[in-house]
Amino acid sequence: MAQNRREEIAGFVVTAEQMRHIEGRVFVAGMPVAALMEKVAGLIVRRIQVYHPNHSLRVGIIAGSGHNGGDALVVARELHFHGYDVLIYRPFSKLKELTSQHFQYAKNLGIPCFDDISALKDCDLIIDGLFGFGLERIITDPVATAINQLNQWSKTIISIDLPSGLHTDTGEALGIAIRATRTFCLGLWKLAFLQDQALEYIGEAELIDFDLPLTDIKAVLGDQPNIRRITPEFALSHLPLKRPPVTHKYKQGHLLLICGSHKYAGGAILTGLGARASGVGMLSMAVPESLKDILTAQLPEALIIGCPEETGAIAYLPETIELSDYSAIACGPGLTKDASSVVQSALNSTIPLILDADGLNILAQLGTIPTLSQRQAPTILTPHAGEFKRLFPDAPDPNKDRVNAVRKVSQHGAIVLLKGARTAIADHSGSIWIIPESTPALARGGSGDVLTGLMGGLVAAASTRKMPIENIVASAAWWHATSGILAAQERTELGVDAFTLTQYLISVLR
Ligand SMILES: NC(=O)C1=CN([C@@H]2O[C@H](COP(=O)(O)OP(=O)(O)OC[C@H]3O[C@@H](n4cnc5c(N)ncnc54)[C@H](O)[C@@H]3O)[C@@H](O)[C@H]2O)[C@H](O)CC1
Ligand SMILES: [K+]
Repeated sequence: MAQNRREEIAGFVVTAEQMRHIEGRVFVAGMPVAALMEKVAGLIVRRIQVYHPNHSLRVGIIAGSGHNGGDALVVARELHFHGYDVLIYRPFSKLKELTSQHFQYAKNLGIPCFDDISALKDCDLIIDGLFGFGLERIITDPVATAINQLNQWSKTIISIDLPSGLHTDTGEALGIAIRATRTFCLGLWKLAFLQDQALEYIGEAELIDFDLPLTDIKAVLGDQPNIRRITPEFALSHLPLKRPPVTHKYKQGHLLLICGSHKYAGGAILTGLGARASGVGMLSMAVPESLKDILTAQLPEALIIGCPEETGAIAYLPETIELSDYSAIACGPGLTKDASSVVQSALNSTIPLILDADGLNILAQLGTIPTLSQRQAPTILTPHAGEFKRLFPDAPDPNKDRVNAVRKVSQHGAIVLLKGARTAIADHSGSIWIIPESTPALARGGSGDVLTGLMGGLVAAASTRKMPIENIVASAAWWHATSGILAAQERTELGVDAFTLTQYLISVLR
């Protein structure tokens, strides 16, 4: 039970409102709020003692007016009983009833309480129980100044549920927010943890499960929640790891890559190497004629098709290429903007198409939405924020609320993978997948080419296995990010050039 509950729980993502509804069901079912607070705070204390076992530490507790503050005050009491040297900073005079009772008891136990944060200046560790998912508006003075002061001290800070000041859903700092060293997210992952702009405040994030019943969670989120964090189990279950005993190269799909130009020969090679790692049965690559030899040398197993070229870019696809012969096409890396006719051909195909890089820029020039409406088969777009804005100028800013941005544009029929520190994927039904772990090491030229090849190979291989294509896209993105993380662990974040990344794709599966 424990393992698969943990996996299932880790896959959910909730808004503040959904969390309130889920917890509301628990209270209506009879669980006293005070009991839940006691249980949660007890779990928090256990984790604090794992990271900070030295009981002579001086711990500063910041207690807000709501139940986040209540959690923090119970933590204060328990750490005090365990012998830690505890101080409390309480900025608000008006407290919720339960929070107020915990404050009274802490005070009567003789724990020093202050209404000025400077009293915590010499603490070794700060516990942030100022705001949780109840934060509704911009933080104003005097609390804003106190938070600014706290951030200046650059102390070790553990935030309860969320770093105080972050909007639970968008991850935006409402005026100002605490920069936590570590954040214990309570019960279920909040949406903020998947928003790029929140990452600098969250620090190391971990989920504290306090046994919310799955029935209550699913009653509010539905059986197929529409935002999911990709867990390793989900991703691996969609990768073609087990080869059926009787298979042949065409059964494992045939991918056509359309990529490369005089200027970007390397992009074609990296895309090919990504496709190789996917295990796709057959790989064909349409590149400018003058790149044929270099590609053949790098990828002897691939069928390299030399195309007529103009100004170093592919001019058009030769008649010999019949697009319906392939199980998927991935088009874009290194094409340059001069290859619009070949992108147009790819868009006119009736098989799954992945567009990346210049393929996306050319789609934007052709007119994204009308062009997508003509597509006869699944289309996957893999933009970074800049390409996203060119493709969908009227969509919400992808750097502000990426989940909302990617959901909005998925109504145009394509599966959209928005790259970033936390890659977000939306399918045309508005379901969202988030890759929760990644590494800055991947923010380098060429790493996107590898993803395109890898994803193309997986989509081609899956087309013979009737799997939802958006699950394949999410698994490919997870595989790519996880390989980057492994490579960064072994070679530091500076050591993950795109070629190296291709060498880690297989080792991650091992
Ligand atoms: N649902 C539960 O009972 C449990 C919640 N847990 C913890 O409690 C918080 C959520 O508690 P809640 O009281 O709803 O909200 P907060 O503690 O985040 O309190 C915010 C508090 O402050 C007021 N407020 C909102 N914005 C501002 C602002 N900009 N300036 C000043 N004051 C503001 C608002 O009125 C609220 O009263 C959750 O995160 C958990 O930590 C328990 O863990 C389980 C039970
Ligand atoms: K907090």
